[in-house]
Amino acid sequence: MVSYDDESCGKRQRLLVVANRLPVSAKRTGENSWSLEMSPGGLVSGLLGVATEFETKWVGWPGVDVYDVVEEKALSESLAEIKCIPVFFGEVFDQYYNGYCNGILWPILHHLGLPQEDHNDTNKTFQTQYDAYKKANRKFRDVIIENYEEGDLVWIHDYHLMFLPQYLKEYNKNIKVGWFLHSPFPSSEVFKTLPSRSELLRSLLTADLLGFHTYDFASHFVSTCTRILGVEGTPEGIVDHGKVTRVAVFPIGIDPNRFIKACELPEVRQQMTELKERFAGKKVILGVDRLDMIKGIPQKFLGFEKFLEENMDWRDKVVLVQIAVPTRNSVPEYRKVKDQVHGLVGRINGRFGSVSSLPIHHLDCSVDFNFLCALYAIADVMLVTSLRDGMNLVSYEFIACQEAKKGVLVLSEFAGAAQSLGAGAILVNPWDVTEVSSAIKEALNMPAEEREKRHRVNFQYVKTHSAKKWGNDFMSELHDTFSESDMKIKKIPLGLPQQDVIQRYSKSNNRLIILGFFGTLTGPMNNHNEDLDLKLNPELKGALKALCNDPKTTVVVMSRSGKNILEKIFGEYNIWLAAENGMFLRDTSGEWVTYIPENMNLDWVDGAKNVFKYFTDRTPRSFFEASETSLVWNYENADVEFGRAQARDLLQYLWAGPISNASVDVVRGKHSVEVHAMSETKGVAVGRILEEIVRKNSVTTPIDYVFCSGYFLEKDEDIYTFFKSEIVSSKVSQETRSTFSSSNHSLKKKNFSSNVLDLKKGNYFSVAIGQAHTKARYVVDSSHDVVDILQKLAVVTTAATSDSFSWSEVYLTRKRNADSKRWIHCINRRELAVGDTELIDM
Ligand SMILES: O=P(O)(O)OC[C@H]1O[C@H](O[C@H]2O[C@H](CO)[C@@H](O)[C@H](O)[C@H]2O)[C@H](O)[C@@H](O)[C@@H]1O
Ligand SMILES: O=c1ccn([C@@H]2O[C@H](COP(=O)(O)OP(=O)(O)O)[C@@H](O)[C@H]2O)c(=O)[nH]1
Repeated sequence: MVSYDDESCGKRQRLLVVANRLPVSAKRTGENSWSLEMSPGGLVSGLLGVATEFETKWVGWPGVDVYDVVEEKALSESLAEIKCIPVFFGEVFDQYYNGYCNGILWPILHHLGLPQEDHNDTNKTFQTQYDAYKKANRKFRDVIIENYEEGDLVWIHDYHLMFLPQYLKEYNKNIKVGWFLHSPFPSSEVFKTLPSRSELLRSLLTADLLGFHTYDFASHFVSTCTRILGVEGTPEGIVDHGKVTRVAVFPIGIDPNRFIKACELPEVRQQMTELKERFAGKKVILGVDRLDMIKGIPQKFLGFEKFLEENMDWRDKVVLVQIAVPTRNSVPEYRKVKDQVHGLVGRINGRFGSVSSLPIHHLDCSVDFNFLCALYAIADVMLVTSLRDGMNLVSYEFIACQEAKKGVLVLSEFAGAAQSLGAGAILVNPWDVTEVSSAIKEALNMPAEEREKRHRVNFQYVKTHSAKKWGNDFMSELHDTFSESDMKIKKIPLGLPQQDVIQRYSKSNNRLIILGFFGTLTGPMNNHNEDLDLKLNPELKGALKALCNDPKTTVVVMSRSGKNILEKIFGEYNIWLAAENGMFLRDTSGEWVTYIPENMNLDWVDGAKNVFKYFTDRTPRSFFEASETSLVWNYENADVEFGRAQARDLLQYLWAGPISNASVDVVRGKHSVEVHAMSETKGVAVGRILEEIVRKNSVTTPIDYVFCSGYFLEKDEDIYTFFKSEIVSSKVSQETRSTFSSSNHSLKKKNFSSNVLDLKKGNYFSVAIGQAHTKARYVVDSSHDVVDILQKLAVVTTAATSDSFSWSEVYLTRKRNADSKRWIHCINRRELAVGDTELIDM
């Protein structure tokens, strides 16, 4: 985790959290006096759990309209005490919040389509509401600017503030802006209907980081941008004219301890006792939702009605308690849904109730926190039937309160929470009344042992994926994104300076060559008739052998592939092999050493393997590799469009099943999906490997030359910066060096003193293959270029180590590359001497 402390002055990183709603809402208690209460809704609950690592201020609407300057001042002062800064909207509020936000954007985001435009009411046209929306976003901008200090991070929340990133960047392009969407993002087909679609998307793309709850929502967003704006969607995010907007997934959580502790309070225990007495002899099904059409309350009641119809024996043994928290009452659609819900409650209670008992207890109100916890704790079943929901924190809160009871969560598959809690819940399609009814029955009859098992899985998830983690993950990514984009602006990677690479190689005494395997040494695999077995590029064999046999050169192949594959291919070479990103290391003697952490959980592997096999069978020319701790599905040779679609489905299957609660890294490569037990990155592993090399080779002269190249995934690109910092760090004093970078990787690095690594002459070449954006210093177009340079290095090595070297061997392997042929031809003629490379015509 990144530390945000500025050590030099002891200050914490300042953070402005900007959301439509402040965590508290003001209630007028008298003239110029206010009481402040916690605002309802999951966004506020989530944000309350965000870490205290930051010096945080909140910017948002205080929940009341204030039209008088004196009143505004009084309220602002009360809010300032709790670090809240109000935004007052005046007359714009109705058209902004009820109109554009909740009448237009909310239904679109939840796949409900646009409402009918009312041209007779000029206040209700899309245009007037859109203008109000922009005006409200400008009001936010003004308040932020007033309170902004250089270096502040600005974290914007939700669909209310989609123009804010653009407005802030227009004011000052250096403001660090992240934006997170709490609701779902719809498919492009739905978003396309929005008249202002392009402007909204363009504004979002000015942010540095965009976050979503689930992979689905993020990928909908990317494909919407691709289709509507014609920008490029990459695994990193969206690329538009060279600017990268990072898009990533951050599933929100709750503060589980707040709920766990509340359930132990005497007053909550008392409320629990009273509730149990009140519902003695009955099972309690609980629903807690804002009274919003997306929450599927009517569908819930219809499912429950069907259950009562079909299960007579349960009629007087079960009760559904529904807390329907009032919300957005000024939006007509919300009033309609309220009427609909009331109609259904009347009908069902009329049909199945008696003088002494009613099947549905429906409350049109919010409840206080303690009572809510008591309800969660005594419920036997939690019923969530959202038609679409960003996350649904109510499901998390229920699980946190169920340590004693271990009740069952019945959860809509259309809630974001289904991705995270799907393993322990009974998932339902809320539109299928019969399925909801059956799920209720299954939940009520579920044996204790199974309830316990399901609860355990979900409880573990809720405990570990807290709101605090969510906040930290987002902030950490924002921080990194910004430093990366800083780097990108400052330095666009250059083409490889071959001559320099060779000259420096020839002049150094202890060289390290680190190479990726797939896509680096295998060569491009574009030929559809090619054998799919991974093979070493035949053009490399001679060169690699020469390099590996040079006592002044150590060659390491670092791959996500497993031991068996690497061994099969490189068994005959005098080479170091780091399989599964360094979890297995084989030195030149051929012995493997394992670095798998003892507590690594690999329970997910078998289930995931089945999913990989299923998709491999159904995607011609795709294949998958399984190793001890990881699985890689590759569709480079399949039809790319089909492969991509299959990859999306495969990920859904994985998230919904085998890996839903597992500690894994999921990496979506250009043509691959990889699942790895949470492990080190290549950048971290390389430190350890370096130590081993130094130990094993009893290094006496420092490594004075590093060449590192690969077709690496973004997260593994820290391997490039590992050595890069060594160059920088050799320029700074030892003391400064220990605080040089805050990342874990560099902390490991500081152990390497200059008698192990000595790259100060710039003898470090990090070379990415075919990546537009990379942390490497240099970029080459394809693995052919890597082959080419390795062959040239091999020539130098061979010339230096052998008197009777046959140039024709190397020459034969380089038939395809005209430049190289010319170069080798030239060597033949001139009888190259070591150190002579600068004279060669490249
Ligand atoms: O502020 P309101 O208009 O009263 O609405 C309350 C909040 O509703 C939405 O909440 C979403 O955020 C939750 C946390 O991420 C998520 O679990 C849930 O699925 C979403 O519906 C809305 O996005 C917030 O802005 C509102 O504050
Ligand atoms: O009377 C109530 C009942 C519930 N909640 C809270 O409202 C939030 C609902 O969040 P969720 O993510 O489930 O949905 P949202 O309402 O944000 O769409 C949860 O944190 C609940 O604890 C509340 O504030 N008052």
